[in-house]
Amino acid sequence: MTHCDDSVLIPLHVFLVFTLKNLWQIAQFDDVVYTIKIKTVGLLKKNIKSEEKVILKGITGMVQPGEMLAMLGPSGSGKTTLLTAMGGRLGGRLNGYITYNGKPFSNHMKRNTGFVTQDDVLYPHLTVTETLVFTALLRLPNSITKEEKIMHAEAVISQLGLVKCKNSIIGGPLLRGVSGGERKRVSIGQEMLINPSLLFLDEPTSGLDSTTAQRILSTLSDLANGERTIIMTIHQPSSRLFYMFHKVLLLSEGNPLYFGKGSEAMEYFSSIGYAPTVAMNPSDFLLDLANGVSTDESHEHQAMVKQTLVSAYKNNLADKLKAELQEVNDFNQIQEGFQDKQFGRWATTWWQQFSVLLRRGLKERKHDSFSGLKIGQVLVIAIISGLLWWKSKLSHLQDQIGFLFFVAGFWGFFPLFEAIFTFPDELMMLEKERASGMYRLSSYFMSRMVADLPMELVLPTIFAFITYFMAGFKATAANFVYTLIALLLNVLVSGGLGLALGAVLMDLKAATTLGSVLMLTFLLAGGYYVQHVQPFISWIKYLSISHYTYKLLMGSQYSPQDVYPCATNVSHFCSVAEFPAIKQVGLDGQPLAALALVIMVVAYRLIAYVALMRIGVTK
Ligand SMILES: Nc1ncnc2c1ncn2[C@@H]1O[C@H](COP(=O)(O)OP(=O)(O)OP(=O)(O)O)[C@@H](O)[C@H]1O
Repeated sequence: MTHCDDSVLIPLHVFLVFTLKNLWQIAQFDDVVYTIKIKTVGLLKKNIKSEEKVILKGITGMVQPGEMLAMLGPSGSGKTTLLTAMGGRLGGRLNGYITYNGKPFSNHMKRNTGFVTQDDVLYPHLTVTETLVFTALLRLPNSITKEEKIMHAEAVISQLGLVKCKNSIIGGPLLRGVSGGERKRVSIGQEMLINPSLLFLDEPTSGLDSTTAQRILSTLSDLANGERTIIMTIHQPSSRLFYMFHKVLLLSEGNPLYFGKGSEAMEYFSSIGYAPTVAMNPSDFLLDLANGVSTDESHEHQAMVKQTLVSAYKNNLADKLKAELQEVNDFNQIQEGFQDKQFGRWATTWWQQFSVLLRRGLKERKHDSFSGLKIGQVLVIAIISGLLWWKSKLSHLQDQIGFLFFVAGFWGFFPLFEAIFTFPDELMMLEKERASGMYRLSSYFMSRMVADLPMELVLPTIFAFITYFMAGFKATAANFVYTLIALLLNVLVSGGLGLALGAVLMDLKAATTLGSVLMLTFLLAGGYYVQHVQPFISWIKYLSISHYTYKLLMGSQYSPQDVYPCATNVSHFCSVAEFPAIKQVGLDGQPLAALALVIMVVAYRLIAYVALMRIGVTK
């Protein structure tokens, strides 16, 4: 395990030099109700019913700039749901109002809002520094220089006590890297970098020792004191941590039980008859109450305790809170126009995003792209097929055609299955980064296409160099280049199909299954296996990648006037174009076949792009 240094501390204001004026946010949530439809399945799967479940049952509250709000409650009480709703990331039926300075969450706010999810979504092969520097380069505005952005990243590393592991890789399930707590701090650092005016954190201290948790909360408290608004869910804070929060919201099964100052919570519950009998950590006491557990033996059983507390909230707190909200709303109306849209949609230009994403992508995936296993696999297949077809002769035309069709098939399946993983593997990262308005989809998409291109093209080229001459095909530069172009087009189209399937389905199992069905269909319809196809199904070849590739590969070797020795008597020659397997597909229409493949190269990628547009969109 890598241990990080906690000793280097730089006060927050030293690096948050680009604090922007008038970016404070008053967060208000008024009577928030969230309902979902769930399917209940009976034991015998006969009674599948769809029913409504109310997750949030009228939550009201307000957080001012400079304040930290903690949402407390037992597991399943709705904390994450409320946080997600407030962060503008929740789809479905949400009633009530969630506003910032009186306005709903907007796309413009994305860039100025930080959201730390419960699970850390980070690239496993990047180091701590690389992770934060790339984020800084993408998220910080161009009003500061590249060097300053890097300095900000370094300062956040110090602030979060990550100096000693700054050059360690993040790691993942199968790759040992920094510890879970350090990973959490990197996720928090990514959001702190932008000095957001609104910061949401889902259980930022879970899994951390209390000293580290305290350090993180102090850092966040510093941030709040700089007029930022911080909202977090937290599981069971120690009393030290509890008193760091300015406001506390206690939830129980989606009901609010308390909203107000943390320091006044115990007083409130005492006033309605629920006081701890022994000195207790306030959060333990509040969680007991939210679970219906009262220390006073005279109290009713759990359901009754909860019910009493819900009613007490309605009678004592609800109206007071509404009045407070109204007061602030009136103030907001006076201030209308004061908070203009200071932020453009993006922090950086298209090219900056493209080049940072390209560098980051190449770094993160170099192990995968240049994997010895993958290169070895292609080399072995190339050499084996080269040996099997060693110096094949024109008189063995069937063998030569078989080889061409094998090439079309192998270089259809291989890139297809490589590309299918691209977007499902990136889904979580894409959701996280797009939801925070980090970059345009087009710059991300292009960076992925370009980053993958070298390996996508190099491997089939090596394959062609090895097998072409071993198998004794026409040894002229023109013939070889023709073959290579056909092969590379095949690779690009099949890769595009993989990208589209992955992006549309976002499910590896479904995408690989459908991918193999489609590719097999394309191979069967390619014209090699079956030559007498009924008219009602013969159109299928026009959709087949293998058909066009096979046609082009044959065109690269044979022309209509070519002849081959077609009998044991070598002086007897037949026309190549009349050979049944060639005649069926035909040597004509070469430019059209190439055009069809070029259209597919673009079309499949367009489908993938459109499918990705739904990811990370603010609902
Ligand atoms: N899409 C959904 N489908 C089914 N149930 C859901 C869905 N979203 C939320 N829930 C349910 O809503 C309730 C609240 O969930 P939420 O994740 O907000 O709780 P939580 O308080 O954050 O819990 P934890 O502390 O365990 O993270 C849970 O009972 C959960 O099962």
